[in-house]
Amino acid sequence: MTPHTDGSCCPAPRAPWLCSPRARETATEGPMLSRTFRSSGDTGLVDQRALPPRWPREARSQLGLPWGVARSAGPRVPATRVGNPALRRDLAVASSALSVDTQSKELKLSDWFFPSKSMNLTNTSWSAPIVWEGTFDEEVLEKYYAKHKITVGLTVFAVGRYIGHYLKKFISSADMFFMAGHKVIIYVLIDDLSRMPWIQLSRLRTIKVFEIKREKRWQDISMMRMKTISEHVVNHIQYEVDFLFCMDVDQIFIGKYGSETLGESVAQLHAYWYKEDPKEVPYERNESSEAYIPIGMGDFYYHAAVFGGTPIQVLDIARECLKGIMNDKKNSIEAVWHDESHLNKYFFLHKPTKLLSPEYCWDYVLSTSQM
Ligand SMILES: CC(=O)N[C@H]1[C@@H](OP(=O)(O)OP(=O)(O)OC[C@H]2O[C@@H](n3ccc(=O)[nH]c3=O)[C@H](O)[C@@H]2O)O[C@H](CO)[C@H](O)[C@@H]1O
Ligand SMILES: [Mn+2]
Repeated sequence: MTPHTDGSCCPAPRAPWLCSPRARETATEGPMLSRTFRSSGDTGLVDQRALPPRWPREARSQLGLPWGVARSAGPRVPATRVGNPALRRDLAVASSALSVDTQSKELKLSDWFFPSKSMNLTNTSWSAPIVWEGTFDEEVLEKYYAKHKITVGLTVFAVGRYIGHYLKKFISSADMFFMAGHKVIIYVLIDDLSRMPWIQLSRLRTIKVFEIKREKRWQDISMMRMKTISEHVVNHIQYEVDFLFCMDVDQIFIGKYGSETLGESVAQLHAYWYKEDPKEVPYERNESSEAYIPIGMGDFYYHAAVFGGTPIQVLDIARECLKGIMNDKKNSIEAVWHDESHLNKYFFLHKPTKLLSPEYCWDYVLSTSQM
């Protein structure tokens, strides 16, 4: 990992790529972790808060379970799919103009992904790679993308007090660590343009700022991101980037977050739940909700703080989640973890083509020794 030159990055973690400023003040060099983390790890995002109150305290003890995840087999799905045929048609022209297919056509997974180096679960039952530190060859990826230039988008929302609390740190850390060496467009969706902080960006980085309407409840601010993302992908993002990530603002990058994370449809394993049996994770269990996942079903619990894919795929994710959210609203239902519940339902029905290990979005309150 390349630490911040001002020494402001988290001191200990070899792995996580995103972290919380509050947590980093208390983080200490932990014991040597599993084999996976002995390499020169530098990944991720970490939460900008301590253990959030909404998560049950028991979540911590659940992390004491044996290392790694093992899941029952889910239905096999094609590696690439866009759920909605009309959508596929609409966007085919736009996507052909971009190099969205370069990775699947020209760079084989076996060229850069070496799951045998990891002791963690590195493949899902539907054969999607789970990327951990130590499973990928950065050099191969770098060489490939040096010849196949890409632009990666990153959407981030900052509404109300989140502007002052988190936005500047998020963007500054993304400037340093997110897709270093690649063209990046950061799309900032903000409810008050006058509060947009001034941030000096490095080369290859652009910020586009858009004003959005402020929802009253934080749950709606969070959920209605799906609507705004859909609109912006349709209106312009699809023409501007090859891959798109959508992230929460209340986290910071603390290590390299590179092209190994790119894929058709990318989901983030939740740091609190990745070792847990799907029976125990907080999926929506109300049968009347669109986000309902029956007990005994489901693959993993995914974190809504990070998801991504090609713009077409992100559009499908956002539209489907929004549809679920709006149908629930019609029936006066709100899923237990809001957009996250709907995202989990989406990825249950449409399996992601790539999963990121919890290293990519760690919470230091859990400490690195619990990984
Ligand atoms: C507001 C709130 O109670 N958030 C809780 C929610 O965080 P979450 O991380 O689930 O949600 P969040 O508060 O980060 O909201 C999601 C995203 O929506 C945007 N956003 C949200 C609200 C807002 O006032 N302004 C804004 O800009 C922002 O990009 C944020 O990152 O669950 C966490 C546990 O996982 C903690 O319990 C958080 O306290
Ligand atoms: Mn958050």
